[in-house]
Order: sequence, then C-alpha cells, then structure tokens
Amino acid sequence: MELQSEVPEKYIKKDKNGEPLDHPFPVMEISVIDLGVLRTSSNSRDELEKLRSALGSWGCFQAINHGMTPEFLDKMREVTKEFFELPMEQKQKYSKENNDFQGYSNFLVLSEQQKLGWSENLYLAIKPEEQCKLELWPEKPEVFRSILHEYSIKLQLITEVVLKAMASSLNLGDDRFLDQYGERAKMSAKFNIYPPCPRPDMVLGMKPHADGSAITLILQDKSTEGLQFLKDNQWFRAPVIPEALLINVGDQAEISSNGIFKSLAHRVVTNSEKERMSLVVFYIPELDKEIEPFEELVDESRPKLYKKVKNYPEFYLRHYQLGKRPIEAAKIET
Ligand SMILES: O=C(O)CCC(=O)C(=O)O
Ligand SMILES: [Fe+2]
Repeated sequence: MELQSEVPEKYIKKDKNGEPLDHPFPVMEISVIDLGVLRTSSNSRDELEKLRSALGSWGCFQAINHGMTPEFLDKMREVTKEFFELPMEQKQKYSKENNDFQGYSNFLVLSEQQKLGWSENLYLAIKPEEQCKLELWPEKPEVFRSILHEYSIKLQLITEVVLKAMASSLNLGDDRFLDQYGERAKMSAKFNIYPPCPRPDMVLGMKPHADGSAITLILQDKSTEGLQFLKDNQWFRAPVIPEALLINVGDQAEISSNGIFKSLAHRVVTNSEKERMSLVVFYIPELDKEIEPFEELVDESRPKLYKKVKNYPEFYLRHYQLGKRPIEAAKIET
C-alpha cells in the first residue's frame, strides 16, 4: 500500500466514543503464564488459578516457556515480513479466490460497506493436513514452508497444553475441551502486515471484532505495538513481550465455558512511522461438533447462557455481516 498524506474514505473509521484512534490508551493488565509449570501436575495449582482468573477477566494471557526459542520466533517474524516485501505480482500468485478463505489478500473485505483495514494478509490452513493448500504456501522466502510446518507442529502441542489447563482450571477432566472440539479441529494461520499509515488517528489496521475461534495464539511484532482489547467500554493496549505468545479466548471457548472465559473484542491500530507484523493462529473446533456450555458449569446460580451452535464460522460470518457481535446471537434470551 502506498504511503500518501490523504487516505481513501473507505479506510476512515471513527471511534464510538469520539476519541482519535491513536489516543494513548492505558496498558492492560495481562498475566504471564508459564506453560512449563502448567505441564507438570504438581505445583501447577497456582498457575491454573492464574489462568482461570486471566481468562475470566481479560480473556487472554501471555504464554512463556512454550517450547519455542526467541531465535525461532524472530525467524518467524522475519520470514513474515520478507513475504510481504515481495513484489506485488509475486504475492498475487497466492491470491485468495472469491469462494475461499485461504490465500493472500490486500485487506479484509467481507462486504462492500465495511470499512477496510490497513493491512495485507495471508491466510493458510495448517491443520488437518488435507485442508492445507500447499500451492498457496509461498515458495519465497525459501524457508517459508519448512518454518511454517515447524511452527504448526509447535502450536499444536501448545494448544493441547493450554486446552487441558483451561479444563483443569475449571475443575473439569483434562480432555473436556479437546473432546468437545474434536480430534480433527482445524488450525489456520493468518499472517498480517500493517504498513505505516499517514492517519493513525482515523484508520485502523483491523476493525473491532472478537474471534470466532475457540482460542487464538498471536505472535506479535517485537517493536511495534498495535493490538488493543476492549474491556468495560474502554480500550487498552496489549503490551509486547518478545518471547511470549499472546493467547486469547474466542467465542467458542466462551460458549463452552458458559461465559466464565471471556472472548473480548479487540482491534489493531496503525502507526505513522513503523509497520507492524503479526502471526495469528486460530484453533477452530470441527464444524459438525455441537458446541454448548459444559453441563458441569450450569446450575441454578449459573444458568445456561448460550444455545447449542454448530459450524460457528458460518454462523459468525452471517451475523458479522449484519454488523452484530455474533456471540450475542448465540445467547439464550432471559
Ligand atoms: O494483529 C494482531 O495482533 C491481531 C489480529 C487479530 O485480532 C485477528 O487476526 O483476529
Ligand atoms: Fe482477532
């Protein structure tokens, strides 16, 4: 995207509270959780309590000791930036087709009227294997395919540890989330680049949304902040911890946990001088699994908050296009 002093109208976005988008919002309180401690059964009670409390308030945490070295994470960041630095015609070889979610796109467009985000993305399924369209996996930079493969394997292991710990933290059997979501749950990687933008006060990198996943794992840029979460009607900046993965609750884990874990709205702001990258991995339950609040978490003091849903990505898209928060449509009316 070319840098210019005026930006096209379709990118202009006003904050609901009238604040400029680049207002210096406060930094959120985000727990740092040691996955190594969660993995060991002794000693993990405090860490589980921390996890439960983090997911029940801010809906996210920073995971450290996840089994990937800082050098490996830096390599992922570098490879992501190198891909987006390729000439446009090379990136367009991987362009997203209209009826597909996988591939390269220049901005997030779901419908004509929607304001565009100041970003380029590359969306690739990474699990299960038969959903991967290897022809869309860039051949340049040369290490792209092998390093993404390695990253996928690591993220599968991490996801399993996190979902088990989430279950334990709710005093449920370890496999409660994994069983509900299915062995063939999907993982998709979304590579984002947010180029410098001349009007960070008026243009967003990504508009406010909550994720339709069960959980999302984000590798953030090391030197450029941008991600913000909305809590109690106020935006907060997510800090960057270079060696950590930021893991957040998506709508489906909020539903399964009967609202104990929170899927918060978030957005990405732009920066006038620096570009920002992120690598986001969505963990998405099998489409034909019925997702509903675990019955162990429903009682008189905590009635069932959500209906049963199936194929949430489709449900999500349908409601998102109407400009509503999809999870609202899954709520049981009281
Ligand atoms: O770029 C980021 O840090 C987050 C992007 C995001 O929220 C998403 O892709 O769903
Ligand atoms: Fe998101």
